[in-house]
Amino acid sequence: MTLTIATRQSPLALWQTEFVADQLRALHPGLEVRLLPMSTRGDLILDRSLAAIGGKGLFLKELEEAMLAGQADLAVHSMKDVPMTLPEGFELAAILERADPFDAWVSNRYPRFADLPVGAVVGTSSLRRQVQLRSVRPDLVLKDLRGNVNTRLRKLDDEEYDGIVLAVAGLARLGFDDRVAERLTPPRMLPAVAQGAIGIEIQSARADLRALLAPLGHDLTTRCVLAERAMNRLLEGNCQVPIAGHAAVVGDQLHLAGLVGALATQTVIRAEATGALDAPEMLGERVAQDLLAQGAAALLRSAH
Ligand SMILES: NCc1[nH]cc(CCC(=O)O)c1CC(=O)O
Repeated sequence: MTLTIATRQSPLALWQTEFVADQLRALHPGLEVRLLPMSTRGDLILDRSLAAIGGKGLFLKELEEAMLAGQADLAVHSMKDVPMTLPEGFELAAILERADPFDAWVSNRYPRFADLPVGAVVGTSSLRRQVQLRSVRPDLVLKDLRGNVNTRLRKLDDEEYDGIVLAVAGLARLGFDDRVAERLTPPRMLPAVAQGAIGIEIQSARADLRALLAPLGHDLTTRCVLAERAMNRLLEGNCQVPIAGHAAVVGDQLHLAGLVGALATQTVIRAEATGALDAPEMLGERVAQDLLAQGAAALLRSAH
């Protein structure tokens, strides 16, 4: 049997897909696994914000079309880039054990974020990162920075940034651990929902693949990611606003911290809660309700 995995073509996406392919080969000797690298609209349009071009789904669409056309059996994604609701007929078959979920401070000039001088220039196009950077350091000058991880590191080296912010997981996977000057952990920086987790998407009709992929899934990561995504789903009335969230297992419970921000008004709303491991989505919805009660809805509307 041959399995074809659709993937984006960025070095990070290819690394993650090879990682999944290797595990499948080890798990199922005799299984032939090959990659189908593709460009997505999300990769091609680099001059506009994701919100402006239609959201995270644009990183998945071409891969889903390949599955529908029978050219691929599964698709591997950074869970962070997966929309909160998948198109009809698709589902997540497995979420792998999460790597480091936090962001990294990367700089050739200032090894410590706290040592940045007034008015320092920091590169990131992520509204989530921008709003949190501004919240701790209103003086910083935020400069646009798009492209894949390798491109962003090259821009840091070539252009006038005092530093940039990237996910630790992406850097580590590509062998750039040494570029992590400092980990930016909460409450200073809450990561994107599902950051650091890799997910496998299939067509719901391919029940034959579920059992084959199930051993790659990681139970506690899945619970954390479900909690984070349930929070985001309830908050996201169709719009792209700065939302951050991180769930972790504490003792025999699940703890979730969430945040919604608005760049224009420099507002940040936070909430956290602890709940049963067995009801991650309820916990996510509880934190979302708390954020909404604190005014997140009005804040999300004002972001349009
Ligand atoms: N938006 C791009 C993206 N999607 C996933 C990661 C990092 C890897 C991960 O979170 O698993 C990155 C790069 C970054 O934000 O630095």
